[in-house]
Amino acid sequence: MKPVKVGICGLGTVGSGSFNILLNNAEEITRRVGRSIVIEQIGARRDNDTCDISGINITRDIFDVVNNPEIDIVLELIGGTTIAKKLVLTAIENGKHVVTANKALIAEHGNEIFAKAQEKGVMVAFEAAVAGGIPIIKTLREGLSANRIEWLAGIINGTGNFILTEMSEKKRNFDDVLAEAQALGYAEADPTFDVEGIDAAHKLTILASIAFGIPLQFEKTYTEGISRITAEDVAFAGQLGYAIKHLGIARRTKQGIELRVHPTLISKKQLLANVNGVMNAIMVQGDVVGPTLTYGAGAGALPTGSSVVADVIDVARTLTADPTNRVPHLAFQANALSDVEILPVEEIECGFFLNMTIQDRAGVLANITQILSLNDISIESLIQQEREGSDLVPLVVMTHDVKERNMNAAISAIEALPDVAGTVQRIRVENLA
Ligand SMILES: NC(=O)C1=CN([C@@H]2O[C@H](COP(=O)(O)OP(=O)(O)OC[C@H]3O[C@@H](n4cnc5c(N)ncnc54)[C@H](O)[C@@H]3O)[C@@H](O)[C@H]2O)C=CC1
Ligand SMILES: N[C@@H](CC=O)C(=O)O
Ligand code: NA
Repeated sequence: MKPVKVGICGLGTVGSGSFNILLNNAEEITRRVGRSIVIEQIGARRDNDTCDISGINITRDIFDVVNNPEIDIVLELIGGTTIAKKLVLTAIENGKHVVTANKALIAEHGNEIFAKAQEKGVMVAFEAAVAGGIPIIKTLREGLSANRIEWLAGIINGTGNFILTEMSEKKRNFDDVLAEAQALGYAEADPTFDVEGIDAAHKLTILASIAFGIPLQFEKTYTEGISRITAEDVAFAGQLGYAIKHLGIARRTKQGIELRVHPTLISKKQLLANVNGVMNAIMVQGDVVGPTLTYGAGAGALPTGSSVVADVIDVARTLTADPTNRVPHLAFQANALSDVEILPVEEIECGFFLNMTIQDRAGVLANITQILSLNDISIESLIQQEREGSDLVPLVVMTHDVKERNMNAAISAIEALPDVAGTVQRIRVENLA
C-alpha cells in the first residue's frame, strides 16, 4: 500500500517530539496502520538540535507544506491563532487532513474550522490540544459514547499544576518555578495563558463541547488563574485538609451548563488532590459508567507528541473509510448540537475558602460572621491566628455551599469594613461528587 505522507509545520517542543516519535517508532506504527507514514516535508523557521532531519525536505515557508500536492496530512504545531488559522484553513481548502495541538485555535475558531473540514470531507484531529499525552478526547468521544456525561473536572494545565506543586511541596517561589516550566517546554509562548487560566479555559471549552454536544463557546467560559494564590493560602488550606488545585469544571444542571476554570480547594482524600507536577488528570462522571479518571503528562515534547502521532495514525487508518461515517469533530453530529445555556458564574453554587487580614480587635469577627449570615452563608470552619507584634492577623473562613452572587455581596461588605485590610482572597471549594 502507498505510504501516507505527512508535512510538519513548526519544529519546536511539540513538533520535535512528534518528529522523533514518527521516526523512532516507525516500525511499530506501520504494523498498527498497515502502511508506512513518511515525513514528506518540514516547515520550520529554524532547525532543532534534537531532530536528525538529514534527507528530509525542509522549507522556511510553512505555506509550502500546505500547498505541497504530495502531502496527505498537515501537522500544525506552530501555535497562535492568526497564521495558524490561515494555515489550517488553507490545508483544508487544499483537501488535506490536519492534526493540531493548538487548543487556542480549536477553542476560538474550531466551529468555523470544523464546518470547513466537513464541507471539504477532511479530518481535523486535536487530541494533543487537551491534557497533552492523555487520550481524553478519544475517551470522551469514543470510549464513553454510551453515556450522558453529567460533569467533568480536571487539572488541565501542566505548567500551573507544576507551579502549585513546587510552591506547596518545596516552598519555592512562583516566578522561579514558572521559569523552570518554560525551560522544560511546558509553558505557552505567552505564559500568562498558563498562569491566568486562559490555556485551561481553551481546553475546558473543547472538553465541554465534546462531553455535552454543544458548539465551542470559549468566550462564555469563566476564567480565573493561579497568579493570586499565595504560599499562605496553600498552607491554611493544607491545615484544613485541602489541596489547592487549578481545575476546569464543566457540569450539566437543570438550568444550563457550568463552564468554569479557577483555583479550587479539594479534599486531600480526592485522587485529583494527589495529581502533582506536570501531570494532568480528568474525572468524568457518566450516567452509566459512573466516575472515571484519566491521568498522564499534560505537557512536554514526547507526551504531547504521543497524542499528535496517535491522531496521525487515526487519520491514516480512516483514510480508506467512508467519510460520512467518521467520528464527528465534537462527538455529536454537527446538525445535532444543542443550544442549552451556559450559566453566568453568579448562578454557580459552591463552598468558599476566604483568606483575609483583619485588625485583632473585639467585635471584628462578629461583624464578619453577621455579614455572612445576612447573605445566607453558613460557616464550616474558621482559623484565626495570632501574629506576634502585629495588630493585623489572618482570618480564614470556610463556608458551606452558597451562590456566587451572595458571596460577591458578602465580600464587598466585608472589604468595606474599616477593620479589614486590603481585599479578601476567595477560592472555591468543590466536593466533586
Ligand atoms: N509545549 C507543550 O507541552 C504543549 C504545547 N501544545 C501546543 O502545541 C503548539 C506548539 O507549542 P510548542 O511546541 O510548545 O511551541 P514552540 O514555541 O516550542 O514551537 C513552535 C515552533 O513553531 C515555529 N513557528 C511559529 N510560527 C512559525 C511560522 N510562521 N513559520 C515557521 N515556523 C514557525 C517556532 O519557531 C517554533 O519552533 C501550541 O499550539 C501549544 O499550545 C499543546 C500541548 C502541549
Ligand atoms: N502550556 C500547556 C501545554 C500543554 O497543553 C500546559 O502547561 O499545560
Ligand atoms: Na489529549
